[in-house]
Amino acid sequence: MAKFEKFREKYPVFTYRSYNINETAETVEIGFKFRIEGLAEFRPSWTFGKPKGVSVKDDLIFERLAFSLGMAEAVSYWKATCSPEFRAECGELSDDQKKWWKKLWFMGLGELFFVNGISADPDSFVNIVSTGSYKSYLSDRVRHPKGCLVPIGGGKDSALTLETLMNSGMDCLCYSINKRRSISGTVKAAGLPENALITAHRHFDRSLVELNEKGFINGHTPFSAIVAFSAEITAYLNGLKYIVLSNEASANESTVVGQDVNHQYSKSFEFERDFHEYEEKYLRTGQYYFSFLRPLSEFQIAKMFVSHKKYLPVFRSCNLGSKVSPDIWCGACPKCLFVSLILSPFLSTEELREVFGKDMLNDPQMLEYFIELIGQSEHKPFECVGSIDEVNLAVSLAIRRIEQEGEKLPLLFEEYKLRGLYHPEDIDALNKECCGSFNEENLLPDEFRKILENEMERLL
Ligand SMILES: CC(=O)N[C@H]1[C@@H](OP(=O)(O)OP(=O)(O)OC[C@H]2O[C@@H](n3ccc(=O)[nH]c3=O)[C@H](O)[C@@H]2O)O[C@H](CO)[C@@H](O)[C@@H]1O[C@H](C)C(=O)N[C@@H](C)C(=O)N[C@@H](CCC(=O)O)C(=O)O
Ligand SMILES: Nc1ncnc2c1ncn2[C@@H]1O[C@H](COP(=O)(O)OP(=O)(O)OP(=O)(O)O)[C@@H](O)[C@H]1O
Repeated sequence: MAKFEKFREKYPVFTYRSYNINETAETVEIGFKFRIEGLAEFRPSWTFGKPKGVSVKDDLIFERLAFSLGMAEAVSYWKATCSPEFRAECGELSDDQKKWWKKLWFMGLGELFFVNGISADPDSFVNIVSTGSYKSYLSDRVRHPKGCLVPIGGGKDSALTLETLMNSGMDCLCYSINKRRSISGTVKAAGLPENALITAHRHFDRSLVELNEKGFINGHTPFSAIVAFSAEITAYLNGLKYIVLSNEASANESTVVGQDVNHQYSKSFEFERDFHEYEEKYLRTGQYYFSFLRPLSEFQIAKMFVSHKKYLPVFRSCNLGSKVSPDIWCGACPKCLFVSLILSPFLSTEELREVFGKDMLNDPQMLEYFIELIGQSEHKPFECVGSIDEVNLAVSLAIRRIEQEGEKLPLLFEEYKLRGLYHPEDIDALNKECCGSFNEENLLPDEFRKILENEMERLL
């Protein structure tokens, strides 16, 4: 019997037992208890800083936020056995909410199901049952939050958002889950003081890693949903209205050609719209979650980003490299290669080498990822990379520039030409189309849209 069926039969129930809120003068800690009945108990927690004088005692909105963050966390532990019943004992969920969570988990675990060869059914993969009291019922308290919270990932996208909003005079505070050098470096490079970065500490229960080692089900989880719910809490504690993400239109593209399996599902517009609706209907914070860069592609972002040279030494987009301290470009993963390719029309070979510490475009080990990134394979790498079309455009522009400068093409670009993929006659039209595109599937409020349009006109 396959793992999925075997574990579901042996461990039929997962329980979200409780969330506990503990306050000190400066912090709010939320502790969760999850249990796979008959197998393991997990106790992850979060610590949020809070401004002086703020209290969440008897605050029903905060209760809902805490419970919801627990729902977003729980899926990481649930996935170990994919138990057919998920029992929420500490909060009430309407049918509509259950549907919402099922959709996030099903879509957000699309890669996990695909990679593990699991054919899960969207209706029956889990049955969410809530047996909790109405601790998290809705209140009609009206709030008037102000200002922006900009979650920073350490990479180019959030750096561009922060820089653009700051330059247009927006009041911004930054948000980070755990500390990372590239994140504090980005905030500093933007000219903000240290206390403009609010860091929440996420304490993941490592006993899950022991289960992974024993062969329980593991794989990608929708991390950006954790960013969304935890940023919602940070904005709430600090009285901020806008939660300004930096997810781009390219994140909407499926990772597997012809199938709805997207590594970046919780960075997609579909999730953004769903989350925004959940915020309005069920969190009722008066806050507004949206992505500032949603109208843009990674190509446009890269072109705009390079005009802010001060971020080049500090930014890091590499997920693997983010696990070492201080964070690095690992220089060997698909995301490092993708960033190198998308920047290649705009930075010289020397500048690229300075950013990444190596010349990935001449590395034969990168050939397989390159072939995936240019769409000559069944699927793109399971990583946060841009669309196939924009990678092809970036490569073609870089080849043209290098050839015009009379330099030798790097190995990967030679391969591109050998495969007959280089069509110089199409480049200008494709470039114009890409630079001028503005994806209308977005939730930008008018004042943010104007800022973005002005900046596009200036830099693209
Ligand atoms: C895996 C993950 O999400 N990691 C984020 C986590 O890092 P942490 O150090 O706590 O755990 P890891 O050592 O990475 O994982 C060890 C095992 O634990 C399980 N696990 C961990 C986290 C989690 O949320 N769920 C899990 O099940 C799993 O079994 C692992 O094998 O927190 C950090 C913040 O403090 C994040 O920065 C870590 O994110 C990684 C950089 C990362 O690679 N994240 C990928 C999910 C990723 O692709 N990120 C995308 C976002 C795409 C999305 O939203 O789906 C991106 O960077 O754009
Ligand atoms: N550790 C984190 N803390 C807070 N927000 C985060 C964190 N990691 C990611 N984010 C948010 O999620 C968004 C998507 O992450 P992602 O890594 O794609 O973007 P990035 O780091 O800004 O740029 P890049 O695509 O170059 O890596 C970020 O722009 C940021 O808003």
